[in-house]
Amino acid sequence: MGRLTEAAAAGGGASAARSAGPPPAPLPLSSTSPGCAAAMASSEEDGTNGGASEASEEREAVGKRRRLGLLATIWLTFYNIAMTAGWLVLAIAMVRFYMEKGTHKGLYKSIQKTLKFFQTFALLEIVHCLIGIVPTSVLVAGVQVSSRIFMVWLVTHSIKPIQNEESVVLFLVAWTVTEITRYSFYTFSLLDHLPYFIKWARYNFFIILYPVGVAGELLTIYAALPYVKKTGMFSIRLPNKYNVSFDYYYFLLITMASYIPLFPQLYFHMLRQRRKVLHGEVIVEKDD
Ligand SMILES: CCCCCCCCCCCCC/C=C/C(=O)SCCNC(=O)CCNC(=O)[C@H](O)C(C)(C)COP(=O)(O)OP(=O)(O)OC[C@H]1O[C@@H](n2cnc3c(N)ncnc32)[C@H](O)[C@@H]1OP(=O)(O)O
Repeated sequence: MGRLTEAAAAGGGASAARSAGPPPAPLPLSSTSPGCAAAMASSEEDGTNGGASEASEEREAVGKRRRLGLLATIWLTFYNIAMTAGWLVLAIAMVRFYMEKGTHKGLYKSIQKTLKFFQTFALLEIVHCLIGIVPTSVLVAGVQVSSRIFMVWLVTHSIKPIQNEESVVLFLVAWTVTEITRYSFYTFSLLDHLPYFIKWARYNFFIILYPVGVAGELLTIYAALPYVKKTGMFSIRLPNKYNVSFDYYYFLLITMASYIPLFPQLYFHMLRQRRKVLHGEVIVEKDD
């Protein structure tokens, strides 16, 4: 598989390497931080100190590890609860809208503020990977989050005539169900009380919801093409003083084409995660 898989494998390897080190502090996320790993490595490699100072340094390192672990755990618990609540609010708003109006027309407009807020907040997921408090591959999280941000801000928000397309409902429903499941999975995992049905839902719903969401996104971009071509929005035409040109219409076409190599990689990544988590399979990634 291509670069995404390699990166995911690298993430898994890093995580495995971390867990192969000395026993982690008894906090769910303490072993996932590179900061922790660095602290462990330095206290092991530095053989110049005497017994007493070595012991106190070791205690200090354990304390630091625990503090970092505790802070990360508190932050992630707060983040996941907030995100679960946000997507639940969105789900309730969508159901209520449909029950009251009996149509999807106007749905996007009525929920857009909440959607924009919580989907933009999800940029923190990339930060979580970068600072090492979660072991997800930066590349996998980056593609996932940036494609959502792109859909929210540069497509649906910016191109008003497409907001009432059925395809918008398609990806909104797929995203909402996925995120309620995913964030509640993380929350309960952190609290060490993960009900099996949430774990099952996290690693089964995506089989249908991922293609549904992607279909909704692609159909929405497709619906936007005539408007973008007609208005020339976000495009820069020559001649101009910087001698630069950019055509948003072609950018959208290229983005649609990029789903062809990228989406299967995300999907197969999730299928591998599913085998690992639900069936306990040890996945050995090939170096190619
Ligand atoms: C500029 C334009 C760019 C355009 C690009 C276009 C190309 C795009 C192509 C692809 C488009 C995709 C669009 C997406 C559409 C949809 O979402 S449709 C709806 C269906 N979607 C899904 O089902 C999404 C599935 N994806 C995911 O679940 C994840 O987002 C993931 C990023 C793919 C990562 O999954 P996975 O590798 O399983 O890792 P994690 O779940 O993150 O878990 C790894 C470990 O990390 C822990 N962890 C992660 N986050 C947290 C957290 N917030 N809090 C606590 N813990 C966390 C997690 O518990 C795991 O821990 P361990 O069990 O200890 O390993």
